[in-house]
Parts: sequence; structure tokens; C-alpha cells
Amino acid sequence: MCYNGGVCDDKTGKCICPPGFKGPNCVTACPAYSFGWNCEFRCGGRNLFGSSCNFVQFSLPDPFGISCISGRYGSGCSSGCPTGRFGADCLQECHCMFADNGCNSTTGVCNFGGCTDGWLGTNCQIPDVCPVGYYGLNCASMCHCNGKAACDKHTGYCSGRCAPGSTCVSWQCDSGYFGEDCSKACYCKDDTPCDAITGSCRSGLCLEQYQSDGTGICQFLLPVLSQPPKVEVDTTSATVRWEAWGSHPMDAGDGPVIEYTIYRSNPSTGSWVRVSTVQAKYQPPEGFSFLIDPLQQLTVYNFSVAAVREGDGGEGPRSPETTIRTEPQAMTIGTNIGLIVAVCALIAVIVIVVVVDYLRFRRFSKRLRPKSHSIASAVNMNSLAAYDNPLADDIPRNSVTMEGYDDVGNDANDGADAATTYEEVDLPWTKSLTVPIDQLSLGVKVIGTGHFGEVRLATVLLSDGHLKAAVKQLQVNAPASENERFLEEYRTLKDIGTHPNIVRMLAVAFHEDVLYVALEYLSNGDLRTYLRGARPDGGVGQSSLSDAKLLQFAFDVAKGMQHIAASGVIHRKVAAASILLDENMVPKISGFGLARCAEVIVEKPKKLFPPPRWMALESLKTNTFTSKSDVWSFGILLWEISSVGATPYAGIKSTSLGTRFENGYRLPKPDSCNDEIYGLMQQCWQENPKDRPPFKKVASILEGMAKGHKQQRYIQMSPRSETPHYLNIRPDQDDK
Ligand SMILES: Nc1ncnc2c1ncn2[C@@H]1O[C@H](COP(=O)(O)OP(=O)(O)OP(=O)(O)O)[C@@H](O)[C@H]1O
Repeated sequence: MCYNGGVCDDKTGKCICPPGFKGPNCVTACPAYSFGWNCEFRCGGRNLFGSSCNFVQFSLPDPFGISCISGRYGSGCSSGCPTGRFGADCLQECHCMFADNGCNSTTGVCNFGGCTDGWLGTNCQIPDVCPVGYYGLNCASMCHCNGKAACDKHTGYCSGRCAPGSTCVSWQCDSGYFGEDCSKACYCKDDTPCDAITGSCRSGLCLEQYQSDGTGICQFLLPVLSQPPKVEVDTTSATVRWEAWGSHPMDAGDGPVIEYTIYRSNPSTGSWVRVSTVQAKYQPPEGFSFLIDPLQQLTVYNFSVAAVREGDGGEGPRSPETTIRTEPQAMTIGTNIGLIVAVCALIAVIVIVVVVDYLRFRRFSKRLRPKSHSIASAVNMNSLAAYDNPLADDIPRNSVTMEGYDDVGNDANDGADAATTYEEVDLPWTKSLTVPIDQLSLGVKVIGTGHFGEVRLATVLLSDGHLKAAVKQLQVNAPASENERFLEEYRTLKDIGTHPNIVRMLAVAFHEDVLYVALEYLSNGDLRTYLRGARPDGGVGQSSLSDAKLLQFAFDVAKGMQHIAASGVIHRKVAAASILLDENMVPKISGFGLARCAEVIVEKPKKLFPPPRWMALESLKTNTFTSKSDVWSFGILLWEISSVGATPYAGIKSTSLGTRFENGYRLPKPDSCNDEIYGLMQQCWQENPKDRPPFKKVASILEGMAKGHKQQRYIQMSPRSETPHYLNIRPDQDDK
């Protein structure tokens, strides 16, 4: 947009400003009697022509040609502008509230009062509503909405879709994307580009597993199982059976199917829980089956299976479900003498076990007493040297010495006990992770406190040495629902598998009905605290945190979230406080306490609900959580990074957020980030979850920024000497 009579050069797209105005959009008025690209020439009293501006004409590039100085018109430029006019040859109209008083004939600034309705700016030449297709400061930037619709005047984002082949604010899709909003991925061989509008591969060749649909677009349809699984139950287990994808004429979509995911419902919340996957490679003639246990007796469960193709997002929808109730314990005392004898024998065994356990507990407590701050572990390093944990192979080798760790119980008397403390507990998912309790040494240091109590520094002995670990434990006396939540948290983490940007579970151990979970130790605390300390006024100093590092944080977290979303998990607590930093400052997603394995609508409990300031509109309004609500929260996390640790919506009550969001309110742009990164946040905060980019797209946009940070400043840390203009930190509103 060119103002004050400036015109746009149809070759370069740049504004050619009229005499008396300068700047990329001709908004800046030159001082009186001056003109030129930078107002460098003057006329009048002390001008370079040595004469008055009257009767002087100037030669400017087309389309102005010969014209008068601003504020003059007529042959020989001898007349001043009439009231209501200003600019070169007096061609511009004043837009002042008091029209009779007119405006300054050179600058257009109102002689009295402000602008008339619909106009803004120092000289009232900026329309209040940008013309269709423009947005931003002075309506100077172009937007690209589908159907040439208008866009948001501040952000450039379209209320509907972006024009095909554009991202609303840019005409170019990132490589590998096309279509409206550039939201569709194209799958061309060797990452060759596709047409930004149609999506057809320029090379005409598709990635393996994808087929051209005849128009040159490479795609596949997700495989759909049309039949519910058959389920047989007993008291505490269920056998789920299903036929291979494609066995039934109603099965739809494209193969090849590489595996199946088995789901069951969680009886207390009704949400879906991903139980396990079964490889599709070896197809048993009688169909597939999977045993799920343990289940609660006399409880109603739903079961479903989904077929999975190779690649990200290759899992099809869940099959129709089968609902069934587990059996009650069958006992017909009186009709079966043998059974009564068995029951008596069982009771006797239980009594013996309880007595033995009690005696062991007393002995164990005795061991604890002198060092009450730590839990015992009897480490016998020599005998365990050959222990092989498959996980250990891909664990970073932060091996430690045993100094500073309290091997309580590792004294002369305990040697014999150590071997007997290991107890097998029936949790199938822990199998590959379980280590004997004597391989775990709990340190004295409490490194944090979470919902399930203290988190302690520890070491765990795996195949090649002691690794530092953060250990959480489930209290024996925890209520059943808590128990379930704790187990759910770590089963989810186990299902997600390993990723460099997700906290890793090293091992689990059982001891006297306590479950210990050892996570890799992340020594640099959480990202929010780190960012706050790294503000130039925060003490750590600018040297510890470059703009590139801030972008890298965002990119790394996005990669981790892409992996979580691809595993079918919703995190529900994506926030800088949930990101922990390892010894090399690599961010790792943590805090899986609220994670779920499927789209969920939850009843709002009083505590343990996700932090509202990070929640998406639909989560606040209808308690609905999906991967796209995680994308919203990621947008808030990106804002936390860009504002170097500010509190979102500081000063605003979180109870008012839902209504504010519905009215279009969103977090403002931090001064420290540029339009492009704020644009990405805006995309994450689209009202309709479908309009938010998937994590794959978010990660690829951030990757582009991380690579291009030398050419462009996406996030700017203020130097120490400058007064930082960072947004507020309000610990009272941090939604801990
Ligand atoms: N792997 C780890 N390495 C280092 N410190 C950790 C680790 N895990 C947790 N902590 C510390 O312990 C604190 C509590 O962690 P925890 O995960 O229990 O918190 P939480 O917010 O209650 O999580 P959740 O909602 O998952 O239960 C964290 O804030 C952090 O300081």
C-alpha cells in the first residue's frame, strides 16, 4: 500500500512517493519545503535553488513527472492548497473530524481535532479497515485468502481458508506441502517438490507406499476395519480376536497393513487406552488374537482394533467396538467340598504370606531407620555385571560413580536379603524395563515434588554402568484411582517409545508393593525457570541464551510433540514448565501425568486439570482434548519462548479466557519476536481445531526458521545494556 498519493511500481512492487513524503509506504512526511527520496532536497529560503518554493516545479519519476512541491498547485505552482486538500499538486484529500478547519497543506495533519470516522494515522490517510487483501501496520502487507476474502487486519490470517498454494501471509508453501493453507502434505519421491496448488509431484514419482491418484497427487487411504473384534472374557482378562484387514468385503482404504493397534476403554473415565500393537507380518490362519490382562472383574469394557499402514499418521480409525463385562468370581460354596478345601488352603497361604511379609517389612524398616531419608537398595555390583537391559543400548552414557548415593542396606547383614526383595508384579508393559530393586540406589537429594510426591536423584545399574536417574515412586497406600493414574502415565510413556526430545524411562523396580520408576536425569531444570533466569536482567546473562538457541528449543519440542502425536497420545500439559533440559540443554518433554491415548472429553475434576492458560478454546468450553488442542498449547509454549518466560495473559483472570477467545482475543505479539513467528502462534490458536497445523507442519516451519535464523531475526534477545521490553512474569498466575 502506498499512501499520500504514492503509487506502486508495477515492476518492483515498491512505492514511488510523491514530493514531500518518504518511506516504504510513503507514510512519513518530509519537513516543510523538503522533498526527495530521503527528504534530502529543500526549496524556499535556504534551499539549494536559492529561491522560493513558489513557482518551482520538480521532475520526479513517472507517474509524477513534473509536479509542484507538496502544498502547491496550479501553473507555475503559485497557489497554496484550498481547504481540505494537501500534498503535491494538492491532489490529496484531508480526512479530518472538523473538515472546515482543513489540514496542513504539506503534511495532511489536521489543523484541529482528530481524524474523521474510518481513518487513522498522523495525517488520517490510513483506512481504519484495511482494503481487502491487506493487513498489518499501515495496511502495508498483503494477505492471500481463499476467494480473495479479507484477512485479519493485525495478523493477516484469514477467517476461512488461505488461497491455494499460500500460507495466508506468504505466497509460498514449504516444500512438501500444498493446497489451501498449505496444509496438505505431498508425498513425492526423494522429497522432490509438488505443485503448490494441485499437489501433483513435479517428478511424477511418488514415495514408496504411496500411489498417484491419476491427477499426479500421491496419496493413500487409511485402512479401515469394518467389523468389531470378537471378545471372550473371564474374571480378569479378555481375549480380543479379529480378522486381517481386507478379509471382510466392507473393509476399506489401502494396505499394506503392517500392524494392528488394540484399544480398550478405561472404565473410570470412559476414554480409550492403547493397549498394545500386534505385527501383521505373520498372519495366523485362524485370525489374530491378543490377551489383555489384568482387568477388573465385573467391569464393563469396550474393545476395538485399528489397522496401521507404514509411516506417520498411517493408523486407520478404530473398528466398531465390542462392549462386554468381565465375569464375577464364580464360587458355589456348599456344592463343592473340594473348592471349600481349596479356599481354606488359600486363606492359610494368604495368612502365611502376610506374616512373612510383615516380618520382612520389619526387617526392611529396621534397615531404613538409621537413614530414614532414603529407600534401601542393596547393590551388589559384581554379581550384577552381566545383567542385560535391552533399553540400555540407546541410553546416553551419563554413567556416574556411586559417590553421593546412599546404598542403604548394603551392609554385611543385607547381602542375603537383597536377592529376596525382588518381586514380580503383573504389569505386562513393565516387563522389558524391570530391574531387581538392588540395582536401584536412591540418593538423598529430592530434586522436585510432583503430584505423586517427591522425585529423588538416584542411580540405576544397567548393562554398562550406573546411570543418573530421577526416581518417582507409587506409595503403597495410594487410592486406587491414583494408582491407575500413575500406572497410566508410565504405560503411556512406554508406549510412546524413545525420542531424543522426550524424557526416557530407564527402568522400573518393585519392592514390597512399591513401584519405583527411574527416568533419565535431566539436570538443567525446566524450560520456564531457565528462560526467566536467562533474561538479560535475570542474572544468567545474555551469553547463555542466543536467539538461535531459543528457536532450537521450539524446534526440538515440536519434534518431540510430532512423535507424541504420531503415537496417538495427547499430552494435555504442553507448557514450558513441562519441558526439562538435559546436561547439554536439549529440551525433553516431560510431565505425562495427564496424557491420554485418544481424543478425550473429560469430566472436570477439582484438581489435576490441565493449566487453563495453556488450554485450547474447545478444552476450556467443552473439556475436549485432541492432538490439535496440544497444538494450541504448543502455540502458548512458543509464546513463552518468544517472550523469554513471560506469564501468558498476565493480569487476566483465567476464568474469563473462554469468552475472550470466542470473541477473537488472543495473546499479543511479544516485542521480542517477529511477525513470522507470531503468525505461527496465530495458526496454532485458530478457533477451529481443523485449521490448526499438525505438529509435522509446525516442526517443518520451525526447522525452516532455525535454518534461516542468520538471514532473519525471528526472536530478539535485548542486549544487557538496553532496557528490556519483556512481558510480565506473574508467578501467582503461572497455573502450576
Ligand atoms: N527426569 C527428571 N529429571 C530431573 N528432574 C525431574 C525429572 N522428572 C521430574 N523432575 C523434577 O521433579 C518435579 C516434579 O516432577 P513430576 O513429573 O512429578 O511433576 P508433575 O508436574 O506433578 O508431573 P505429573 O503431572 O506428570 O505428575 C519437576 O518439576 C522436576 O523439577
